[in-house]
Amino acid sequence: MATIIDGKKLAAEVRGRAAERAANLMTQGVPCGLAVVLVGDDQGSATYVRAKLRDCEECGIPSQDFKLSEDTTQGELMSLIERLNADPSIAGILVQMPLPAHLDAEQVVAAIDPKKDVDGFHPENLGKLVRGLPGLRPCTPAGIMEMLDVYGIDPAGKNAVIVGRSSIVGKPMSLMLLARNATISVAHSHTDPCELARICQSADILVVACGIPKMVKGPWIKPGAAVIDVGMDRDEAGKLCGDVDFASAELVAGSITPVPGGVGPMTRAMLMSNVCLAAELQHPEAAKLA
Ligand SMILES: Nc1nc(=O)c2c([nH]1)NC[C@@H]1CN(c3ccc(C(=O)N[C@@H](CCC(=O)O)C(=O)O)cc3)C=[N+]21
Repeated sequence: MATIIDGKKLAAEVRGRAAERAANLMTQGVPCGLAVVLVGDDQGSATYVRAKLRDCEECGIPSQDFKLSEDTTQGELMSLIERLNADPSIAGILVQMPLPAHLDAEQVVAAIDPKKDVDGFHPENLGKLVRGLPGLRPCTPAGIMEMLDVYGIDPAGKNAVIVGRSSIVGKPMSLMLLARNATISVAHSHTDPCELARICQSADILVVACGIPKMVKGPWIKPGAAVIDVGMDRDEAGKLCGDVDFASAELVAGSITPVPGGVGPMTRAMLMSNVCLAAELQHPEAAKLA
């Protein structure tokens, strides 16, 4: 039976470190505020945003919550971003995705000050990731790297397969595993479905972020592999589940993340770390003292 990678427990530890870091910064007069912007009234998004605001409270990170109506214009959203960029009390800006269809998310992300981009979605930060330079990294893949490290899973020389090529998970995940010397393969919606099982079976580290409930089954998994499930899906019964069929996968995998309690809590915890890093980037003199 696989070792269960306890994202909930690890996330609490990461939040603890972020709380200390934020306290240290604020002692030196460096503000660590997080602005969370939510446009529209999607219930799922509202739930995630509430969770993020709770995390801030636990870490002693001051948060400001901006709820904009569904019919917010691009101009209104862009002015809010500009105002938050200029506000010295705000260290980090998070615009909850997805945005309503009439808004241009690409333009919004590009407008965020790269030093305040706690999601790590800005082209400058993604460029730094490509170049292997330090910078703000997307929270989900950053949390996954942390889980691998804590559980002693070294990507160097291993075969890593990433299922999904989104800009927020699959692509940055591939680059982070590559930076740690894994051999990477990225499968996606155009991958020959007959080949998919075989590709997954080659993985020592398998990261699944495709949004299809329970797509990856036990027989797709190499015995002993580390299986990381990024899915946030609903099964036939409407119950929260991942992209991996946990029941059959845990019989084959060496280690595996559950849903809930795996990647999700770590994603939120890394956001807290990123707020501290953002504050430090804006106040390098304080970071040196820390
Ligand atoms: N700008 C932006 N940044 C994001 O990081 C971002 C986003 N937009 N839009 C949506 C996705 C999704 N996401 C999740 C984070 C944590 C959980 C999480 O904590 N899940 C819990 C369960 C939650 C539940 O019970 O519903 C768990 O896995 O244990 C889920 C989903 C962040 N996202």
